[in-house]
Amino acid sequence: MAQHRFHKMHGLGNDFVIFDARNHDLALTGEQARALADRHRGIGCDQLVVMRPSAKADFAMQIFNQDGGEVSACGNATRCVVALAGRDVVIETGAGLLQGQLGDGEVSIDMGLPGLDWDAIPLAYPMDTLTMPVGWEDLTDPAAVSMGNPHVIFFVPDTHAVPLDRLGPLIENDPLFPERVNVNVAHLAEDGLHLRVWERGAGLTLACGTGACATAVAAIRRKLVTGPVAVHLPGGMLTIDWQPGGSVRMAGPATHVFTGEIDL
Ligand SMILES: N[C@@H](CCC[C@H](N)C(=O)O)C(=O)O
Repeated sequence: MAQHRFHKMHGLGNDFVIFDARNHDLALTGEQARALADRHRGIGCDQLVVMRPSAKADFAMQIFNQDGGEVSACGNATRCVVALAGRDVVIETGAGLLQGQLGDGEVSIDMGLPGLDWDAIPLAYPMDTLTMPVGWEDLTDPAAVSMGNPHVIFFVPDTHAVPLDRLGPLIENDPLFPERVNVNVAHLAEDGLHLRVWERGAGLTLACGTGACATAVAAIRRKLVTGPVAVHLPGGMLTIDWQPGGSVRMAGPATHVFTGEIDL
């Protein structure tokens, strides 16, 4: 056992335990990540992140969901690791190399190209990802977008009227999504898009950066909005920009809460 420093951070209330292992070894299993993320028996967080050395970028980022599953992308945590690095950086992720820039009170990230083909999401069988001929109770005709992780997006009259705590897990685990899915419900208002997210492996969160990117891409593809667009989540607001054919840009805050130490 050795003592390891960690940072508790959040992006709009989507919270993380972040280990900076750029200069030392830290082996972490999914089971350990699940125990550390547990809000009753561990430190508590939506995602656990390890910053590691990289041969291709300034550093690499390993991401675990609260359930201990390893995933490729987390938009809010990406802003947090850029803030921790304290300068503009390139980050190696399971979703490719992402560029992060420190701005005035916020961090912006080039999140790369969205995946729009059915097998990029992935879905279990071919279909149009812009208007999918499927539904779960009142949630129908969604769009699907990959931001390196799978998202399904439902445009609804009022996000607050959707029982996402009940329908979220049902849709997350539907066989249509062989790698499970993050479930987004959004409505359009005068000040932009309003979004609630049921995250794969973490449940309802106060914000999801990749969810905001995927939802903005789906809304722009459907010509509901043009970029840049404000995306309002329960924890606050992100600005997302995308022009068809290009990469997605996300800008928003990254907040440091405290630094601690734990035996691992
Ligand atoms: N909170 C994240 C997304 C984290 C991963 C997601 N739950 C998945 O399983 O793909 C974000 O800010 O993007």
